[in-house]
Amino acid sequence: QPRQFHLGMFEIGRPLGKGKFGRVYLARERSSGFICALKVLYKAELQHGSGVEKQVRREVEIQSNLRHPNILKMYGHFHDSKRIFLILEFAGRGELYKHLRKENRFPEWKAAQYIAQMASALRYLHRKHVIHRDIKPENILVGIHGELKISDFGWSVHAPNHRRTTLCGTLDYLPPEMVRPHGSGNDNSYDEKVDLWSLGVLTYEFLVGEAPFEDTMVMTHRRIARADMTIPSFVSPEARDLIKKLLVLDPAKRLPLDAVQQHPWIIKHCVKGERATNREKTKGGE
Ligand SMILES: CC[C@@H](NC(=O)c1cc2[nH]nc(NC(=O)c3ccc(N4CCN(C)CC4)cc3)c2s1)c1ccccc1
Repeated sequence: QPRQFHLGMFEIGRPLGKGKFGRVYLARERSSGFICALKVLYKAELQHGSGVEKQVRREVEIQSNLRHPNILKMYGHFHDSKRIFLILEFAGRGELYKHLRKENRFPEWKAAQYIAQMASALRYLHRKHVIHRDIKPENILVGIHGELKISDFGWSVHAPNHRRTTLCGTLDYLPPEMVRPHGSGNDNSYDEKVDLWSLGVLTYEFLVGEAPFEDTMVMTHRRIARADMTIPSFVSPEARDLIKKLLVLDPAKRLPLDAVQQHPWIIKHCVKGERATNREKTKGGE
């Protein structure tokens, strides 16, 4: 059923945001009135051979076949002489990192619900042997009902993987096995467990308002390689326990996703209907 799309089918609305390679616009498909987000990438900017156009191809191939409430849908794609267009789900409340910056940090009940949604999305991805590799607030959007949507699969790959393209952008979310230099006693290949580390970094950043290894470039490398972080005393013992079980140097020893979803901190804030949890939220005044 993959239909042929072309630019004339869409009315283009306001710009929604921009990434490193292109911009995204609100758009409406004329015949159906369907609202979506149209991501426009300029071929000239995806300079040949830099591996970026390979990333876009991978993003399309991977994201088009995913169906999960916490993963941004890609409905189709097309291109003209100068541009590539990705037809994406519209996430009505925008970019999560802007909410995080505005609120400084999230209350524990909200952070726990977000992490539960991320764990559910990652379990779905890992069952399909897809590693996202770039889980961070900047790549997460918020749907109209407040649900999280993982977006930007430019860095996702099929597991297991040996990284070739050089990393750029923040190191904060990278696990030790990806920041260690080539050939230092490891073949620097890695698997889905890199996303468990990033989930731990995300949990920390939701609760503390900054990443656990945030520092100068050199110090961030060193602190990641040693899992050297301090968790502030205002973080609850249950949340602290989960963070420490995810930010583990040895990938094999990181808490698996099903155990994350069963963790006391997640259960406490995510089991529906119990008066206790709701009272706790209102008591917290959030
Ligand atoms: C994550 C970056 C990535 N973005 C996407 O793919 C994106 C895909 C996609 N779908 N829906 C979006 N929604 C928004 O961007 C948005 C922003 C602000 C909104 N407002 C709601 C009301 N509020 C009061 C003010 C804010 C609502 C929706 C985005 S971004 C990207 C990567 C490369 C090039 C362009 C974009």
